[in-house]
Amino acid sequence: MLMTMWMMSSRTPHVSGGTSIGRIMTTSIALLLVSLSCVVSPVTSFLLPRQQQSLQQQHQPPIVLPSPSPLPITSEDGQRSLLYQSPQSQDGKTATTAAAATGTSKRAQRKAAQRAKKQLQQTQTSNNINKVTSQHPEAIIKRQKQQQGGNNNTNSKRRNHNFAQRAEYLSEGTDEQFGFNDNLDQLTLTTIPKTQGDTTIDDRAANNNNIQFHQLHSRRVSKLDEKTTADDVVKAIKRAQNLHDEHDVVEIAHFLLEEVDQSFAYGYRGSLLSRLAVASLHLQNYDIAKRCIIERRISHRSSMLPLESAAIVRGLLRCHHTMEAWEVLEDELSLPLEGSVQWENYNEENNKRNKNEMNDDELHLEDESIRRRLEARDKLVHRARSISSIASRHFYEMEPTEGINAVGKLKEMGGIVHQAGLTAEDVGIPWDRLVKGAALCESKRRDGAWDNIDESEDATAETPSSWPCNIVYTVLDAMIAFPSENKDVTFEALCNALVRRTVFVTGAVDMEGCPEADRGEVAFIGRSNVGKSSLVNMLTNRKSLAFTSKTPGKTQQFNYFAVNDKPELARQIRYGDDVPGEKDRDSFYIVDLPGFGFAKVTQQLRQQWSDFMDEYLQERETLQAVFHLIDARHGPTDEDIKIMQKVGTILGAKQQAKEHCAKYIIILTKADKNVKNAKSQSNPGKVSNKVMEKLIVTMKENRVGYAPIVLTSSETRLGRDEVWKYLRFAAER
Ligand SMILES: Nc1nc2c(ncn2[C@@H]2O[C@H](COP(=O)(O)OP(=O)(O)OP(=O)(O)O)[C@@H](O)[C@H]2O)c(=O)[nH]1
Ligand SMILES: [Mg+2]
Repeated sequence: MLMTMWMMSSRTPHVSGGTSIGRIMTTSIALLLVSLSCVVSPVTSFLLPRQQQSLQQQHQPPIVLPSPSPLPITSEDGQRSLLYQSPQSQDGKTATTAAAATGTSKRAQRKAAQRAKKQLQQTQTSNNINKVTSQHPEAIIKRQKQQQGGNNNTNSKRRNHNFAQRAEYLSEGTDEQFGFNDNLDQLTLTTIPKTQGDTTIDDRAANNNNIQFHQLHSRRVSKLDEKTTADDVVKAIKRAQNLHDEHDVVEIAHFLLEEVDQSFAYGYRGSLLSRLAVASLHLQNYDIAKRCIIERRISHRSSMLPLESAAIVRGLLRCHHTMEAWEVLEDELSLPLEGSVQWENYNEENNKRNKNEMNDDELHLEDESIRRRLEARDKLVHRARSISSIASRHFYEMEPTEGINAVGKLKEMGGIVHQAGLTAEDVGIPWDRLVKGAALCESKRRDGAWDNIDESEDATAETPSSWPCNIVYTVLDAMIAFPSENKDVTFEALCNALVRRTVFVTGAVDMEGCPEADRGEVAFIGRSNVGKSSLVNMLTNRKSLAFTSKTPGKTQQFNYFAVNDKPELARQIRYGDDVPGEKDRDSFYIVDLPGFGFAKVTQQLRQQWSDFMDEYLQERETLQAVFHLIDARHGPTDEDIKIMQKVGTILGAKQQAKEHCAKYIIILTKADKNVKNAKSQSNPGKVSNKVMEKLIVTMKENRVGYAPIVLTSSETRLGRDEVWKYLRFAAER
C-alpha cells in the first residue's frame, strides 16, 4: 500500500504538471489512506494485489477451525475405534462459522472463510495425506481418480480395489468371468417394495424396540433405524460394496442380522442376505458372509434364487473358499427345477399355431407355463455357470481331483441344457478358461507335482491314478455334452493343450514300414480328394502338417504323424541324433491314408494300397478308431461303398471273435460347401435328407451298424470337438 502511494506521489508530477503543492497534497492524502487502511484493512484487502494479500494474511490472526466430531467406526473384529473423522466438518460451512467467531464484518468473514476453505483444499491435495480425510472411502476414490489423471473408467477403478492376490485373479481371467460385476440390481431394486412386504414401517417401528441407531458414511442412507426400509438397506449395501466401505457393511450386518426381526423385508430377506454376503465377500470379510449364508440357508431356503447363489459362489471363490462355494451350490442344486417338465412337450411352432384357438383361461395357463419355463431355463444357466466357476477355481488352485469332479457334474447337466433348448450363447460357459485351467494342472502333473503322492494314506489327497491321460479330456467331455459353441478361442485352447508337438514320422507302404506299435493310433480313410489331409491339419491346428492339394492323389503312402512324442523327435528323425526323453502319456499316431478310387495311379499300385489296408485293419492292434470320410454333398459313392464293405467285413469279424477292434466313425466333409454363405460359423451347413437316407441304407447293407456320423468342415472348423472325442480313444490307450 505504501509502495503504491509512493509511486502515485512520484508519478503525479508527470500527470499534473509537477507543482510542489500538488505533491504535498498527494503525499498527505496517501498518508491519510495509509492510516485508514490500518483500520479498515479487512474491508479493503480485496482491492489489493494478490502478493500483497498473501503478505497481509501472514499477519492476520489464524482462523481456528472447530475440531471435527469423530464418528465411531467398527473394525472387523467388532471393536469400535476412532479411525475416521467426517470430512463434512472441514468444509466451507464450518470455516464460515469459524470466521464469524472472530467478530469481523460479514463480507470479510465470507472472504476469509473462502480463503480458509481454499487453503485447506490446497493443503489436502498437495500433502495428499491428510490421515483423517484419507480414511473416507469417497475421498479415497476421489484421490485415486486424481492420481490417475481423471481416468475414471471402470477398469481403472477396479484396478485400485485392494483385493488380496489381485494379480493372481487377473492372470486367471476377466472380471466379468469372475463376476466382479455381480449385479443383483435387477433382482433387489425392482422387486423390493418401499413398504416391507406385509409389514408397514410404523408397525415395525412399534415392534422393534431394540433397533439401534446406526450412522453410515453414505449420504443417501445416512442412518439405519426403525424407519429404514429394505430398499434403503439395498442402497446402503450397494454403496458400501462399490466404495469398499467396511464400516458400513459391518453396521448393516449388525442391523440386519442382530436387530431387525424376521418380518423385516418379509419375502425378500433372503435376497438382502445374499446381497450383504456378496458385499462382504468383496471386502474379504468372510465372517459376515458366512453368517448371511447360514441364515439364508436355514430360514430362506425356499426363496433362494440361482442368480444370488451364483453371485455368492463367485464371491466365495474369489476369497478362495472353494469348499464353501460347493456347499452353496449343492444347496441350490438340491432345489427342484420348477418349470423343467414342460420342456419335453414344448414346440414353439405348435405353440404359435394353437394360441389363436385358445380361450382366455387357456391363454393365461399357457403364459404361466411359458413364464415358468423361462424361469427354469434361467436357473439352469446360473447353476451351470456356478459349477463352471467352481471347476475353474479348483483347476487354478491346483486341485485337479475336485476340478475333474466339478466338470463331471457340468457334463451331467449337458443333457438338461439340451432339453431346455438352450444354445451355447445362452449358457455362456467359459470353456476356454476351463480348458486353460485343466491344461495348467496337466503341465504341473507332467512336471511331477503329484508323482510322490500316496493315495492310500491320505483320503483327502489328490488322486492322479483316477485322472485321464490328459486332464483336459474331462473338460472336452463336458463341452461335447453341452450345445456346441464352435468358438475359435476355445478350440485354440483345446488344441494347444491336447496337441503340444506334432511331427511327420514316416510314410509306410507295407506293414513293415509302420512304426513300432507302442501307442494308440487313428486312421483317416476315404476316396481321393475328399479332404482327409485337410482334416488332419484342422484337428491338429497346423497349417501344413499333412500336404493337401486340389489335384486328387496327393497322398500316396500311409503317412504317420506323431502327436506329443518326446521333445525333439523331429531332430532325431531328420539328423539321426540320439535324442533322450520319452513320449508323453497322451501321445498317439495319426495315419493319413492315400485316397481310394484315384484313376491316375496304376492298377498295381491301387491293388497294393488295397491289400495293405486289409492287412492294416486286420493286424494293427493299436488302431483305435477308423474315420471314414465321405463328401457331405454327394453321400457315399461306389468307392465309399467298397471301403465300407471292407471295414464291415474285417472289423465285424474281429468284433464277433471278441477281439480288440477299432471304432468306425463316419465323417461328412466339406459341410461349408452345401449351402450358400455357409462359410460363417453360425451357418455351418446342412446335409440333405437324400444324402442321409442313402448313407443309412449303405451302412445297414454293409453291416457297419449305426456308426456315429459327424459333420465337419476344414474351412469353418465345424465338428472339431466332436472328432476329438474319438481321437481321445487313441491318446488314452
Ligand atoms: N471348402 C472346403 N474345401 C475342402 C475341405 N476339405 C478339403 N477341402 C479341399 O479339398 C481339396 C482336397 O483336400 P485334401 O485334404 O488334399 O484331400 P485328400 O482326401 O487328402 O486327397 P488325397 O490326398 O488325394 O487322398 C483341397 O483343395 C482342400 O482345400 C472343406 O472342408 N471345405
Ligand atoms: Mg491327402
